[in-house]
Amino acid sequence: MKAYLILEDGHIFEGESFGAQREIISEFVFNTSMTGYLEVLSDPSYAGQSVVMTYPLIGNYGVCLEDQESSQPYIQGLIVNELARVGSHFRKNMDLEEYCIQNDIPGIQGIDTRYLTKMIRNQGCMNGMITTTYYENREDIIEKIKAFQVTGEVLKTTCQKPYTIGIGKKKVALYDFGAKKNIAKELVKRDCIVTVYPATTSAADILKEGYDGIMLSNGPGDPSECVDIINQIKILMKSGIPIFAICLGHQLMALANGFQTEKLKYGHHGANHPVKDLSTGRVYISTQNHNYVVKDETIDSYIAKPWFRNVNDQTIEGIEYIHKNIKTVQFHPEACAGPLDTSYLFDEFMKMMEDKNHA
Ligand SMILES: NC(=O)CC[C@H](N)C(=O)O
Repeated sequence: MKAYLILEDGHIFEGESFGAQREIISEFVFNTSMTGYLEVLSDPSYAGQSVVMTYPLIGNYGVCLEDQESSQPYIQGLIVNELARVGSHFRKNMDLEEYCIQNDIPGIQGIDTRYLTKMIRNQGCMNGMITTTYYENREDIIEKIKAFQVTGEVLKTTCQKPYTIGIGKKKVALYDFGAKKNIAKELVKRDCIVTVYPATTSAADILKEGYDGIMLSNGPGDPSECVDIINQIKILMKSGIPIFAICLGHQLMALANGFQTEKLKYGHHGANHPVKDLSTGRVYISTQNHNYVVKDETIDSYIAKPWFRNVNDQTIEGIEYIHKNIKTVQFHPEACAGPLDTSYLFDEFMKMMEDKNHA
């Protein structure tokens, strides 16, 4: 069946529908990972967004459900150049198309993803629609597409009640704003008992449990709309308990300290972003998925200092808080999918918990 991708600037692409035949409006971003499409589909930070995969053949190793980053995908739609109808892998549970049907994700293939990506790069991330209906008159549709906003997604993707996983020597609270599963897994691997808390939990409820450390997770949407969570983080950061934060968590910690965030033109979404540790000069390749970034000039040098920078565009990729046991990164040390270069940061968090006077 034919499907259409309509962008807010009026561009229309014709392709072939796969997965769910549902009409969606969302923000469109491109992802440059060559593999890891399941991890992209199941990363809750993509809630409200559709993803254009720049690698031209997607689905060739099928889907292994164990590798999902959340129990259900929140992504809006998937755009590929060519879908591999039959995937091949010894761990495969199903093909990508079946996964999209089961999870109600509309897909479109046969799109010139290179052209579309160049448009997003030039014009910035755009809203669009995926539909199987051909609309002759698109003026009203385009107004609807333009009006779409990614909002309120954290409360849809966070867990409903607290739960605990792992056994071990350190007790960690993971504040879940739409957390990828591999964050908790990395902690459990390092002998942590991890209690995952909904984003609506108060700081007091977390602090009364006497944790060795607190993790702030990734998550969808504009960080500046998470006003209630930012207020709770202001309390958590005064407790002296070591805190490590990833992506949305990193942005929320910055906002809790009075710094500002802004939207990038087309964000960083991929598994090949170089980041530089400013204290050693060493560059690591990282997995990234973010549209927003902490505004460099708003970081108060009495409170914090830049820790990592993106080598491509020099944007802030990590912040160290002075005389505090707080470190935050914009990229994903838990990888999934992507390189494990920065998984050592979880070891650093373990060290922070072992030596609480480390700061
Ligand atoms: N992966 C994330 O946590 C993304 C953070 C935020 N939603 C952004 O787009 O920048």
